[in-house]
This record gives sequence, structure tokens and C-alpha cells, in this order.
Amino acid sequence: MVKKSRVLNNINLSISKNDIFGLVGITGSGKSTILRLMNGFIEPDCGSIKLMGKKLDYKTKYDLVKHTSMIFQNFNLLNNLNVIDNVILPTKLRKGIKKENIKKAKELLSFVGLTNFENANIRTLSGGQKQRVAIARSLITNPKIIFCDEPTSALDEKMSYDVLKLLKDINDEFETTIVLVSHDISVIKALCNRVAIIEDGSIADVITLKTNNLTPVSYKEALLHDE
Ligand SMILES: Nc1ncnc2c1ncn2[C@@H]1O[C@H](COP(=O)(O)OP(=O)(O)OP(=O)(O)O)[C@@H](O)[C@H]1O
Repeated sequence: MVKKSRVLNNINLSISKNDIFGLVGITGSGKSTILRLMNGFIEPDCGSIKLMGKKLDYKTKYDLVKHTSMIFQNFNLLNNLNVIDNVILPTKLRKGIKKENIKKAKELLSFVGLTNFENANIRTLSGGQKQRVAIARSLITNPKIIFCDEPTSALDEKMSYDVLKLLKDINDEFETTIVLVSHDISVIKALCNRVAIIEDGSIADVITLKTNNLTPVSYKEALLHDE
């Protein structure tokens, strides 16, 4: 018999519509597990989760989770598909007219700064470009919430800034709620309006942050103050 170990304790968290909410903590503290519970990837052994005001369970999961999307540290793109086919991939599982999906994918590629990259091979892109393709893919289904697991951890400073700025623009423009896991406090300070500090599977604190316009200068300052 497999012995279960307790990963999270007493998690009580409320995230508001249009928040950019951070979960920060050291490796193994439980951030990703909280995110995976919120997006329905895993189920809690006890307690309950509400998504967009409705209890997330096996009956509601399909209808709720389709209003969310996910961005990963390692992009999770399919190398055997070109850029636009990666972007429209989520629509293949849903109803919709192919021509309209392609039109929308092109608009999203332009929004993320990748006009003319439609037919590019994924392998030829930089990390920052790959993450921007993943962000375009995450937007194709008009999500109300985007879950981001360490979205900038594989990127250098400039690419990280570009991705964070894009997430901020998405939050501003589409009023998408963003939940972002990071071990990097400077990423959280640059982007989030609230943050939960996770320690040993528990919430040590929830802090409201001062929100500024995200600019290359403000991001640099967040990085410097973190040193
Ligand atoms: N599927 C699983 N089965 C058993 N234990 C797990 C599982 N997934 C994670 N854990 C354990 O839960 C704890 C929290 O892991 P989690 O990945 O949530 O942490 P994290 O803060 O996101 O760390 P990281 O930044 O390294 O991903 C760790 O001790 C991990 O070993």
C-alpha cells in the first residue's frame, strides 16, 4: 500500500477577479501543488475549492476549467507543429469554426509580438518567443483565469521582462485574473498586487503589494532590491 504524506495544511485563500496573485516560496514549499488544485489537475483529500464562485468537483470540473488556461516554465509546446498550429491546438478540442480560430490566432500572435512567425518551426525560437507562443495559445480560448507556473524561470532578464509585461497587459486589457507561482520575489514584486507566502505547505502570510506600472526601469529596481 502507498503511504500518503501530507503536502499542504490549512490552506485558506481567496483570490479576487482581476487580481494578479502571486504564490511565492522556496522549492518544495507547495506552491505548484496549490496551483494544480486550483486548476483541477489534482483533487484535494479534504477541503474544497471554488473556481469563479462555484465548487470545483468532478461534476463541475469540465465547465469551470474550460474558462482557465495554463502557462508552464518549459512552455509545453509541440515541436512537431508550427507556431500557429500550437496556438490553435486548444480549439481543436472545442466547437468552433477553423477559419475564425486561425484569424484569432493570427491576432493573438500579433498581440504577443510575433507577427509573421505563424509558420515558424518551434525549435528555431528563443525561450522568450516560445513563452510568447504559449501565452498566445493560453489566450485562444478567452480564459477568465490564467495559471502560470514559474513562467520566467527558464528565461534571461530581458525575456523575463517581456513575458511579465505581456501578462500585465493581458490583465489590463482582457481583465484576466492571473495566478502566478514563482520562487523569485522580484518577479512577484514587479507584477502582483497580492501575494501569499508559502512555507512548508502552509500560508505564512498574504500581503497586498504596491502596484506600479511595469517598465524596464521598475523591473530592474525590483531585481536590484532583491539582491
Ligand atoms: N504527486 C506527488 N506525490 C507526492 N508528493 C508530491 C507530489 N507532488 C509534489 N509532492 C511533494 O509536495 C511538496 C510540495 O511540492 P510542490 O511541487 O508543490 O512545491 P513547489 O513549492 O512548487 O516547489 P518547486 O518550485 O520545486 O516546484 C514537495 O515535498 C513534493 O515532494
